Amino acid sequence: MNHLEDTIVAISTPIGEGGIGIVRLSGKDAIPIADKVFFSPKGKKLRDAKSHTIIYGFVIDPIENNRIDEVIVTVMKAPKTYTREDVVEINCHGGMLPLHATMRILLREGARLAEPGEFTKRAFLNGRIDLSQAEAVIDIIRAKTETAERLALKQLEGKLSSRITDIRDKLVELCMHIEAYIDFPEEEIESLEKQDIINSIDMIKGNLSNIIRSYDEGKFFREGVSTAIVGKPNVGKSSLLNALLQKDRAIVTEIPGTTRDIIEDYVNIKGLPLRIMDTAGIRETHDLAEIEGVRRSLKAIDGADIVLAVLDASRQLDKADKEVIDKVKGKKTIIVINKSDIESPTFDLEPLSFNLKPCVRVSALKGDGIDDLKDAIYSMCITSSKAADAAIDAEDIIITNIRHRQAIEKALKSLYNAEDILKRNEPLEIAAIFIRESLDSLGEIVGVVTTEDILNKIFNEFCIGK
Ligand SMILES: Nc1nc2c(c(=O)[nH]1)N(C=O)[C@@H](CNc1ccc(C(=O)N[C@@H](CCC(=O)O)C(=O)O)cc1)CN2
Ligand SMILES: Nc1nc2c(ncn2[C@@H]2O[C@H](COP(=O)(O)OP(=O)(O)OP(=O)(O)O)[C@@H](O)[C@H]2O)c(=O)[nH]1
Ligand SMILES: [Mg+2]
Repeated sequence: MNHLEDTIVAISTPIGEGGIGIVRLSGKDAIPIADKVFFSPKGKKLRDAKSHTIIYGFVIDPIENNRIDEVIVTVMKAPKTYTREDVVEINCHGGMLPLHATMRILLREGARLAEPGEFTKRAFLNGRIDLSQAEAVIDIIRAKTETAERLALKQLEGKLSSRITDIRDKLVELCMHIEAYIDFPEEEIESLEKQDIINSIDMIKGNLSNIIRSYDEGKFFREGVSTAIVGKPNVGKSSLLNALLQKDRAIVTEIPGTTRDIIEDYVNIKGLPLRIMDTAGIRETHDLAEIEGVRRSLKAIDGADIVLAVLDASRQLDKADKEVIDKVKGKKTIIVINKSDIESPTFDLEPLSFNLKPCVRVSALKGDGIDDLKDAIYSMCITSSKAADAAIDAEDIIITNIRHRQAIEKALKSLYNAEDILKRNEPLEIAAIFIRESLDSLGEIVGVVTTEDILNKIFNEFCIGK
């Protein structure tokens, strides 16, 4: 499995109808295999083509001896290619038939079906990009907002890699410094010099802590902010979803208990991708489908990053509202007071005042207050003064991936240990071991230290053909 000697093939464009579809090959036999299925009316052969040129012709089935599709073929010779191997891209007409037929014949002629992410995995294994850059490729594909895409592109360009590499270089230097004293035991490390080392470690710790802190917000751009709209039946949750999406996504009726399943969609709030979920109204009920709906609503609250708890301003609060507010106690919550267009003059939040949370008045029906709500959501997620866009321009490092955060946390812990040893005048050898440990943890981010397990986890998330 997964041999670098294999020549791999996949359809790299989405399933379905499209203007053009691409079948991509990579590996040492990519060109000879493609040549077996390629026919040029001018008698050209792919193996004679100059690298990075395009040739017109037909895909043929060499056994049946018939034409499959009219194509143009890009030939890219190693090492200056996406995978650093020979790459051939066959640009077919974008229908499932020509693409599948082309692939089937290539498989028959000796190519192997690529695993998810295997082209990018090869780019990593062959040293064109490091692991954090490979991860950025899938982040670009999945990005839901422009800001998310810019963050991922920055990572693909190697901004995170070079920061991590800089820090690792400094640690190597420190380590060598310390180890010099181990190798020459007659030399005593001077306390002044020791203090220098401790100061350097402190500085690196500060750097790492800053990067870790950026994750709290960075993750929202990569993963989206999971947002649950909850409340008792008929307060206007589905209407609010539709107002935020500006489309008629969920069914709205005047009958309480309309929504049963969770309805999910994305909305872009100032570059922040919100994964927003409309849920069934929470109440006691004997209707089996509704009971299941309520169960899902409660589960959605659990899994959400933030909750929009909706109240109906046209009626007085009741026990059902209080129960809902009770259910969202430990969560980041915005109280949305809906139906502001028909707000009852006696509507009073007082019964909930013990549970102070930010409140926004809206009319989902008229669209009033929706922008205020968006602002409130944004500032609940992004608490730093610096917006992500500004941070990107300022060349700050923002991490978006939990794997990176965990690796940096491990590195930080090792540095605390190293510092501790130095401060307590314990053996320098041990301090050096801890610093080496932090080097390894940081190495996991860029992939200089890695395991088959880590790689599988990362690349299995990719799409086929990437
Ligand atoms: N048709 C097509 N479009 C595509 C891709 C592809 O593979 N094929 N890409 C796939 O994701 C993206 C572009 N990314 C790429 C990244 C590196 C190289 C590459 O050949 N790099 C070489 C040569 C660079 C150069 O000529 O300066 C290298 O780095 O050595 C190609 C595509 C998006 N569009
Ligand atoms: N006047 C007014 N009516 C609204 C507003 N928002 C919703 N409604 C009405 O309230 C009723 C219920 O709206 P829905 O959006 O279906 O309420 P829901 O909370 O999703 O209800 P369930 O799915 O049953 O839990 C509908 O008749 C809506 O037209 C509003 O801002 N103003
Ligand atoms: Mg509803």
